[in-house]
Amino acid sequence: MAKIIAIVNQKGGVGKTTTCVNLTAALHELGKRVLLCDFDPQANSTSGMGVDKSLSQGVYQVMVGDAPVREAVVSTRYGDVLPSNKALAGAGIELISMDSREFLLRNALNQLQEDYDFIFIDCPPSLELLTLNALCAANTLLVPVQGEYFALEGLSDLMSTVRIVRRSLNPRLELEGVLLTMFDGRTNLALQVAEEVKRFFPGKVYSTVIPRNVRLSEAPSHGKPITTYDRSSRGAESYTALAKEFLRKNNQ
Ligand SMILES: Nc1ncnc2c1ncn2[C@@H]1O[C@H](COP(=O)(O)OP(=O)(O)OP(=O)(O)O)[C@@H](O)[C@H]1O
Repeated sequence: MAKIIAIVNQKGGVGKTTTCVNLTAALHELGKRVLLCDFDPQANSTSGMGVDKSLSQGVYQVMVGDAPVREAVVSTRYGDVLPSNKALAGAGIELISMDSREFLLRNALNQLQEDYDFIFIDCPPSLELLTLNALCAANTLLVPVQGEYFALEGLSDLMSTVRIVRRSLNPRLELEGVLLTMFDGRTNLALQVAEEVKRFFPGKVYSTVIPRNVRLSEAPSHGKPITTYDRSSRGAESYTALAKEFLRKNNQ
């Protein structure tokens, strides 16, 4: 049975997509069966895995019943991808009138449970219906937090949304871990933020931190994860270390 992990933080630009692509690829390299479900209408995870974001069958078409889920999944050298495409951009509004609108993603991914060890969902930067679908589909949440001012801003809102979802829609939802991203350990500010985040999420912050690394920001335009684009970079080393820590925490 796959464990489904939503990579979530409603704040934009904190490293959700970067983490989703590079953790998927690093776990795939370590021999795990991994699916990346791109649930962000920007479709940056899709292109970051080298998949065309204008494909006509993607997660949106699967959710509304226009495509069988296994037909929409694309296999790549870095792991499998359930792509996003621009149709997902209107989904937040269109899905409102549908029955079981919070469970459309869960119903789609449940069909793939036996095919993978881990399924990662790249969430959009909001707490609206798409993210709600991700929170209902997931077993756990991985929260990337950028090591900068206001890092904790919005995290109380995220955690209160999680409490509401647990009460009414997905009682088994747990916190997988919190990841410090774009971290510059030479600055007092970054160290201060790390302490604050650890106080806010005791025992849940990964000891691996992701440094700010220019190679990580270049890799997506080549459609490659960092371990392929530049395997000797600090970015590649840190995501491989994260994959190993993630597996240890999952007793694998
Ligand atoms: N560790 C890093 N070092 C350098 N650049 C990074 C790093 N992590 C992410 N970036 C860059 O920062 C930008 C935002 O990252 P990313 O797209 O992963 O964030 P996001 O949380 O998914 O954004 P959104 O909320 O818009 O979906 C991108 O240009 C990305 O390449």
